[in-house]
Amino acid sequence: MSRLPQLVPISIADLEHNAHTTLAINALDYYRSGANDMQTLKDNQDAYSRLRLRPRILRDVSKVDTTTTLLGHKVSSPICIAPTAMQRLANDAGEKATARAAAKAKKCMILSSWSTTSAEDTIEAGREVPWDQSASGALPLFWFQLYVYKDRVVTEQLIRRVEKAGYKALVITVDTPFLGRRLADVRNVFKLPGHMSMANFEHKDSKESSLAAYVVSQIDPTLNWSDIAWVRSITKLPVVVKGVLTAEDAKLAADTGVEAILVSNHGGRQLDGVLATIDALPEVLEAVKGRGVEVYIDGGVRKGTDVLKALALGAKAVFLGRPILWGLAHDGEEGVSLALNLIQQEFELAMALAGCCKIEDINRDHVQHGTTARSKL
Ligand SMILES: Cc1cc2nc3c(=O)[nH]c(=O)nc-3n(C[C@H](O)[C@H](O)[C@H](O)COP(=O)(O)O)c2cc1C
Ligand SMILES: CCCCC(=O)C(=O)O
Repeated sequence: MSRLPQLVPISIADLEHNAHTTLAINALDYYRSGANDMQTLKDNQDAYSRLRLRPRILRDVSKVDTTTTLLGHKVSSPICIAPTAMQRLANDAGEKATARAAAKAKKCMILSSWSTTSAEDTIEAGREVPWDQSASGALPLFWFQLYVYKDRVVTEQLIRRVEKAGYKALVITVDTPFLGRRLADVRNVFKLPGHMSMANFEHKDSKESSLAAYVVSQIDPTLNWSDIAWVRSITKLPVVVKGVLTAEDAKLAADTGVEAILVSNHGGRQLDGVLATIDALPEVLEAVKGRGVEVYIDGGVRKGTDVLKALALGAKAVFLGRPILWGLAHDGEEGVSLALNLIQQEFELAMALAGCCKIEDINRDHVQHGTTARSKL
């Protein structure tokens, strides 16, 4: 297969381009695919392009501060790392490299249940980087993404392990009772290569079967709101529900007492044809207004202006999935740092150009749907 030349990356798009030139096809297909026609995958990005910014001028933007808090923890920025499975497919250092880059940047990383490095080893790698408090008071923050196994003993043991290891929240993924149908993975009969393992579940590995078959055998499709209440009852960690797309479910999440909601369609990899997350965000925010629930978003965030738009619409933070994998594939830890820095710098510039010096300055008036100026509406 002929491969394209590498670019000196100056954007997430460049990192993605480079990953296409370097990754083995099985891994590349697994990372890049969406479900079925990949309509939602495409729309996640297109929907950001349909929004327009409304900048304010003459506001002394010589200093821009992006620090914010997530469930009471101060981090350097609302740009965070979404959980993605099997990071060692991109680079041998895998999740350890991501953890170090997250710790250096004092950003929040969510580790996937299906990591190819254990929860303990991943956070330990993050701790190799000094966690000294910067002048801003921001610190690295590690959360753990939980797939609820049919075997509740396995699930509970994992919760105990991540509590002990120092993860500060459980992010329960609720949009994956079965695996979405990703056609390239079906064709490739994608499974984890023999020399890697799902490091949190050595005894429940997926090497023998396709991913979809593994999900059928292990992940609990009976999962419902009472299970979220059960998780809350057995842990003191705050709970984030990942995969909410409607006002109805956002209300139920708030009723169940969860601390936060991550508006997500799993990067377009589960139910194809659902709304782009940035289009679903407003109804979720409206539904939980005044209920004390933090609302985050992921899916299609590739540029600093996307971050600004998501925050202007009301998200407290954005999470990056594939951009981190493209960074890892490019150059391990350095590549993840590059991905984070590129989008961080773009965000700081976008804030300044929109007249915002701090996160609280970003508000609903900074963004609009459509291209018609307000006076003509
Ligand atoms: C290769 C890959 C693996 C993923 N693995 C997980 C996972 O293990 N758990 C999970 O909750 N979400 C998983 N996701 C979904 C991401 O957390 C996130 O919702 C999505 O990637 C965000 O969209 P983006 O890739 O456009 O940034 C995965 C996504 C990708 C691309
Ligand atoms: C149960 C699915 C695990 C991996 C995953 O979330 C993905 O491939 O999107």
